[in-house]
Amino acid sequence: MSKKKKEWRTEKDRLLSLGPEERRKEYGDNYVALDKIPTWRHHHSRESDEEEENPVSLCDKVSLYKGDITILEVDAIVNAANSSLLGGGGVDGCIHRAAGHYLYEECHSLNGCETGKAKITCGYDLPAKYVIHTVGPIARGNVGMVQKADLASCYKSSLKLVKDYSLRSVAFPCISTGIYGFPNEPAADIALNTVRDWLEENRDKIDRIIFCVFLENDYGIYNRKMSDYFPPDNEECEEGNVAHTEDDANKNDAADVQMDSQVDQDVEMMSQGDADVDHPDPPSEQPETCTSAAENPAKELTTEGSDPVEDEKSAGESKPKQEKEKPEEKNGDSEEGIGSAGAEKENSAGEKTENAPADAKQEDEEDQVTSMNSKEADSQGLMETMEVEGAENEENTTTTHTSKSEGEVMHQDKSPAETNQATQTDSSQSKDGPSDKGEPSKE
Ligand SMILES: NC(=O)c1ccc[n+]([C@H]2O[C@H](COP(=O)([O-])OP(=O)(O)OC[C@H]3O[C@@H](n4cnc5c(N)ncnc54)[C@H](O)[C@@H]3O)[C@@H](O)[C@H]2O)c1
Repeated sequence: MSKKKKEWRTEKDRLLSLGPEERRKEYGDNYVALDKIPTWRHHHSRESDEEEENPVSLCDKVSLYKGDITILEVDAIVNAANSSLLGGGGVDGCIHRAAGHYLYEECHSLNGCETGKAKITCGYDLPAKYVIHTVGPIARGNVGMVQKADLASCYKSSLKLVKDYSLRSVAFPCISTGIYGFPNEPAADIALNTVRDWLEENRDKIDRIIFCVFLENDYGIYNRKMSDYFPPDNEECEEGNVAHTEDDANKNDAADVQMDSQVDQDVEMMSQGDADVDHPDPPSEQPETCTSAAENPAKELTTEGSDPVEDEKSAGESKPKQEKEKPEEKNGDSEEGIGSAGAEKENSAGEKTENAPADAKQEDEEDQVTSMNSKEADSQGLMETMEVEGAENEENTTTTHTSKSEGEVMHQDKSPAETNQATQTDSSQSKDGPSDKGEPSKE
């Protein structure tokens, strides 16, 4: 076994054997503790959840959080990855940047992941114990049955790993709504609907599911929809959280009707040429790069910011560039030059620092990994371009068909180790199942 492989496995076993206080010594004070994130019941009141002795409703199990997912101190954060699992841009880039090179090493041993499936690794330098990597559908504005089913499958596959590993808290980003172009509103309906259905069957299996949004637009959408899926059931709830009286069945129907009509509206808009899916308008808000916990996580993210793809290119070097490239220098091809948006950290003196490696040797190593990362991700980006073009060509002759991946997820009934392996894209079985310290519960 090469030295490198031993290192990531050794590090993984070491980290997963630490208690909470010891773990905090590893990642310092740049984190947001779970008890600082209000449940949906208390979202507007900002009350602490201590008063809730026996959470009775699903609105005590979910939260809406706006900010950088890499600083959440939860059992697992979900990464919107690409099929190579070798990092890239957007939230994927932030997570890899913040977790450090061991994450890349472990991901490399997983041999990729199929759309709609999920695989789990250690969180390494993150406050989160684990990272669940899932690959969303490349929608580019076009949302058919397959894309909808694949997106739902991302949430189901991730939650299956949460259950298999007996994790008690998990945070989801807005999967596929960034560079993969899934319209934000239907994506939110699919996320909320899938999580609500899972919670109804597994409410005692988890303490908290956090919808972690990054954009102002997504915050507005989730803020508006959460109570439709997770209605607080006691009257004194915050004003604005309407208590629903119809039974779950009606609620499901209402939610499904709402989701379908919303998706139809979006598809209608697209087909009227309101959006050029090949060259979508630059998002009205540019996501900021990863923020630091020192800033108020609930603070509204400003909408101006750098272009994520430009940043990713520059961040592909060993240190993310701070200033945005001038427009005339921009290379419009989002599949090129993949790097990762730099995760800014705050040192104890409160100055923003980058993840500057501790010493030159580590810096060289990181640079090697980064350049390997960006080379592999570049080829991945190329593959993604082909995939997207393929998908777009196919679009003209698309006939709907049920999603294979969803079928597989529904019938997937493997042990966690097999599950983590079952989503391999090639025949070789991973030699690197979860380490025995991180062994999931056998149910
Ligand atoms: N190939 C590239 O050039 C490239 C560029 C950008 C992103 N990516 C990434 O995009 C692909 C997946 O697309 P996607 O739309 O599922 O993901 P995405 O493009 O990362 O967007 C998903 C959502 O995550 C949000 N987000 C970004 N950073 C953070 C953060 N630190 N914390 C919380 N949320 C955040 C983002 O605003 C969006 O709402 C993967 O290839 C991945 O590598 C690749």
